[in-house]
Amino acid sequence: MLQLENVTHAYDGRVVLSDVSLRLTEHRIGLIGANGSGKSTLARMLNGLIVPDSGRVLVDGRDTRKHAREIRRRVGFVFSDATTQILMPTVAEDVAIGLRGSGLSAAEIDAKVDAILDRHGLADHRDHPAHLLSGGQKQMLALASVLVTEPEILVCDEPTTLLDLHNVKVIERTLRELSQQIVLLTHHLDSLADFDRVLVMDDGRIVFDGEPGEAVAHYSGLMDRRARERAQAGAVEADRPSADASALREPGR
Ligand SMILES: Nc1ncnc2c1ncn2[C@@H]1O[C@H](COP(=O)(O)OP(=O)(O)OP(=O)(O)O)[C@@H](O)[C@H]1O
Repeated sequence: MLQLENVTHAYDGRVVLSDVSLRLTEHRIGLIGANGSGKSTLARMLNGLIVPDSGRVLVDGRDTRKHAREIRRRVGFVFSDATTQILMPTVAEDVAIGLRGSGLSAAEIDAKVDAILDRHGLADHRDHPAHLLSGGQKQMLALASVLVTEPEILVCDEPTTLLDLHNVKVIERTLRELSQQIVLLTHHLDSLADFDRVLVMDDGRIVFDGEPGEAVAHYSGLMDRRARERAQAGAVEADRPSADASALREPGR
């Protein structure tokens, strides 16, 4: 189980997560919110990529501060830009690298690599240069490279953001069929329709936590309010004379 206890985090003195406490037990959990609301920071804490300034993040009771290696094995992480996750020249080598140090023989590693490439539609690209894959194939490769290590939990940070609609659907379907617990960060709100729980973040806090339809409605309402506030602030700004304009009106000029 993933657990955050009073987690607060700042970058250069600017607080981006503010006293967040959560117990994440559901199978499929979505995390949505505006750009910069703190989603990625929270997600990276779930597998110890970032440790909080204060508070604790626990994976099955183990503190990410003290058990980073083990936690990274148990909690797989998929980034939005798959190219950053590709480490090796060929597709098969890239998947195999995750099994290095696993104690498996070369033949066992080969068998696992072949099985996962087959399952994710990449068998025909086994020996192809990984960087020549299409965007959708790269994302599938990134996913396969994480899944081959058999993590218990998968955290996906906007894995479909850079993809066309077809590949969005392919990745979403793949994620839907996984047995692992998944925490999915996404701006594709309709992909969360059958999720068990959706969290909405705003300005470093969880401002809604519940059922997908209500979460999306809450998020939409929040964004509408923000747009109105920005429009009002813009109108006030437009009414105010600019420095140059007021200088022109100064007496004696
Ligand atoms: N390494 C960093 N150093 C300094 N500031 C950072 C760093 N990472 C993130 N931030 C800032 O922290 C805030 C939260 O960023 P975060 O990436 O967690 O938000 P997000 O909700 O995932 O945004 P997006 O939807 O755009 O990915 C942002 O203002 C961002 O600029």
